[in-house]
Amino acid sequence: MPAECSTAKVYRFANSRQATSMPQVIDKLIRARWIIPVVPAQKVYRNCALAIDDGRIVALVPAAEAAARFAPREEVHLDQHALIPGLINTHNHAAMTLLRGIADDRPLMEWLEQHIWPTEKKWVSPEFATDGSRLAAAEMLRSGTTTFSDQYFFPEATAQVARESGMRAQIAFPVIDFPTPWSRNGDEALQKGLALRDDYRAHERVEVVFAPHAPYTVGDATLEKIAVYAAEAQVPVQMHLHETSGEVERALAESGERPTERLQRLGLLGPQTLCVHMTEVNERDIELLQQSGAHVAHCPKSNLKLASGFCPAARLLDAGVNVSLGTDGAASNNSLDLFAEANTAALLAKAISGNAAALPAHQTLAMATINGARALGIDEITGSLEVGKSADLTAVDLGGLEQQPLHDPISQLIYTGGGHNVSDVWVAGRQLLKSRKLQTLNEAEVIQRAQHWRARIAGHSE
Ligand SMILES: CSC[C@H]1O[C@@H](n2cnc3c(O)ncnc32)[C@H](O)[C@@H]1O
Ligand SMILES: [Zn+2]
Repeated sequence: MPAECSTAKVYRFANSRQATSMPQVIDKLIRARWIIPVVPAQKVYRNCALAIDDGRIVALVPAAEAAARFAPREEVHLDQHALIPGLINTHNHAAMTLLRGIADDRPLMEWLEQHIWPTEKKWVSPEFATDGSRLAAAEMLRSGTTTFSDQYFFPEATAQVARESGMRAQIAFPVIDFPTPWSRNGDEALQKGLALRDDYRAHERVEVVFAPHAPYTVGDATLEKIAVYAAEAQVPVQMHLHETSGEVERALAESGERPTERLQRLGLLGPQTLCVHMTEVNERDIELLQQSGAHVAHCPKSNLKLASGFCPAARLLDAGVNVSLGTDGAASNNSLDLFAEANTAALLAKAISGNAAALPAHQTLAMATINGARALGIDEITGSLEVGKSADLTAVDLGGLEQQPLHDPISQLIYTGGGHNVSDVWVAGRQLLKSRKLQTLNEAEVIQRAQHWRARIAGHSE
């Protein structure tokens, strides 16, 4: 049940001023009907306010106390809203929004080899990556995502979009041993990606990391190089792994080794590793994930649509593995709404375990927020509403008919769908969505560019 926000329960700076002294001037004070910090788990505060200064959370206190303690430059009242940490999409191919609906209803390898890769070969360019990433950023912001991890060609274009949109991003540059629209081979991908990492070394919101694409597109020699670089500089690595049973069977037939064992042998399985998908796991895989501290990005909608299999998310969490959520690209999902992903994850967990208690709403919300931050190595910065963290926030309007009556706001967010009800979003205290209007991206232009690409692509295939 929601708790009144009492001074005993809230966080505060140790040396913050007391209510009796002069009010502290701060940038922003956001009052919300419900504040759900995610850490501590399951807490829901009523009639509280979040104080923000210089992009960071400085206090979470009862609204009455906030009025006495702070002199905000801006005050926001969210009278029928839940304020939660901004959602974290830990696996995306942002620019693939432009390929949404181009090849539905096909299994993974047929989808990739016969449709997606030939289309990418023909059309993917820096311009395509920019326009597709802008569409993705707009869609993510309007459904409450503040941070995304991306793996796609021309990562410099997606990094630039993250920069201009104000979103937080992990740009995982793609490494593939064969020629792609971006690189001739693995070595060239590494060289270009490391140069991009250098360009963003000092950036506050954008980090560039490694993304060897999958076990079937990257050989041991390239993976060994990545393992060395990643260990040396403590850089995160993400890879599609165990996406289908066919991938695991093929690896076993070719080498006698499961892909997880192969990563372990090559020194690539560790707390910096994000394994994307993991639909096919045995006890040994779970043990390797748990012992190494590797993370899993669960992408249930893409897995369901491509009939790839089911990641046993609840089982992995019970075993102590950190599991986050990802949408995968819009060509296999076909949406970037992380609330929809959370809803699917919660329902799927119950279906595959035969246990209605598997992945309760609060745990699913944690997967979409703090677990995502852990998976990307940024949990000191974001993922929960704790003092000192960046003010990465999502406000969801729960006043609509479909949310009534409201007994439990966390239940409502996960089970009745939150994405369409996201009203406002902030990253590092900067407002990027205001009453559903994008503040940093031009919505009409984003739509016009998407339509331009549809016409170009269709003109060549119709
Ligand atoms: C190396 S850039 C990304 C590369 O991955 C392709 N892709 C998109 N979705 C998936 C998926 O679910 N499994 C494997 N590969 C995928 C994308 O089309 C690009 O070619
Ligand atoms: Zn993917």
